[in-house]
Amino acid sequence: MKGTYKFNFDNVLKDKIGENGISIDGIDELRDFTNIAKANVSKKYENGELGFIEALDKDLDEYEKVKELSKEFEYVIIIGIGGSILGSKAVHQGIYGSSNTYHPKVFYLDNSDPEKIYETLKAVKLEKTLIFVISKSGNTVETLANYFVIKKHMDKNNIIPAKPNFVAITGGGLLQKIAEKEGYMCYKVPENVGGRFSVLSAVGLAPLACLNVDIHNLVKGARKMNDICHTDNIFRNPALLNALIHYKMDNRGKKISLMMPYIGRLHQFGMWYRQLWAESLGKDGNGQTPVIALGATDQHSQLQLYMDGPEDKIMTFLKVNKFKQDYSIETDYDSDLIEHKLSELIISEQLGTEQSITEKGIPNVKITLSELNEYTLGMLMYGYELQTAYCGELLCINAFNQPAVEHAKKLSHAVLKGSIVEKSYNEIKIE
Ligand SMILES: O=P(O)(O)OC[C@H]1O[C@H](O)[C@H](O)[C@@H](O)[C@@H]1O
Repeated sequence: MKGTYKFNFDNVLKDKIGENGISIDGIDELRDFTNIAKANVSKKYENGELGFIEALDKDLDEYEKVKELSKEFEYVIIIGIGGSILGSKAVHQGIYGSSNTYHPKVFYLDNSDPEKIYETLKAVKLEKTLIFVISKSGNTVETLANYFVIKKHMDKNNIIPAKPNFVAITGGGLLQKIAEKEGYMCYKVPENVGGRFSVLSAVGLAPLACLNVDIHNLVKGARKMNDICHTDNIFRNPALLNALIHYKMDNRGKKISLMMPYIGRLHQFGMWYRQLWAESLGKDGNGQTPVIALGATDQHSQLQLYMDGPEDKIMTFLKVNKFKQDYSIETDYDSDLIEHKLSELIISEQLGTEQSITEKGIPNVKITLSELNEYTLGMLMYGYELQTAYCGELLCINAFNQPAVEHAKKLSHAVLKGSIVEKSYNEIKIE
């Protein structure tokens, strides 16, 4: 499998966007600063703290077992939330799109919304469904709740699949205990792999292997990016360069990192990036707010704000040169569209938007993939994982924890136990 990745940073430079921009010399002068950040990441890796890098060396044969089992099933349900599911969603959509017409059909339970589980239960036959329950901590309430509801539903209705249909992927907690007691097939989430960095561990690879994603090429793409990013030369290291660009722009008040893919298959990738960037860097008063918009659709709902609203954004365009399918636009009416393909239209729209926001002085970078396949997606995702790790070091924060979320989790438990109750004194009620 082939494909190319290209990172373009013309439009953050002073000669393109004026005073908002940075200069090549300015980047070069920060060589020591970026190399310290890079060295710190390497040190953490050598200390065994960065499992997302170690994951690249793991043997993928262990996923053959679950892939073999999945052949017995027509549907796959993935139960998880946050880092335990966003990576699989991003990769599956990145390869297969959103139609869910492929075999096996996949359903995601990533919320405690009762209507969602109802719809899922209506859409699948549970005796023909392989069910992944994924939680690094093994204690996440939304994930456990969805598992309990499905398990009880199966028991009550005496639904017995031909082969055991639960697979647990966890690092411990209650899920680990359940998996042991029930005798589920189980994959381990290593302690040093953070949830949002876990797509290339069992968390992503086990379900993706069952969804007929070529995980070997996915990891191959990631390895390629890792090799490329070994260099200290920032102009040859896209993850380090993009980390520095975002860091510099953040310092200049660009508090929003806006990502705009011009292909629907990368929309979920944007959602994955949203967690990675937000949870890793949103600490101690730092952090850019990640926003995802889909080109060209959201040009017609958001672009006015991006162009003419607060000057608080750095944009990333994601573009592919080749689409899996294409259509010629044919009509007897007089139209500029005649003799063009749909792909040409969307590619032109990306360039038009890029030019107009550049003229406005809004900093923007662009990643172009020759095509979107496992190999290029592996490069893209791993590049962002490294970039996030580098950016954490530039900001002098720990990119690998999420203390504020843990506190909110504790309070949700307290509400469930009744020790916190909803009180409201100031409200407007309409009947
Ligand atoms: O994998 P789990 O332990 O179930 O955690 C799922 C998610 O839970 C929390 O919300 C954390 O903030 C996320 O980083 C994590 O990905």
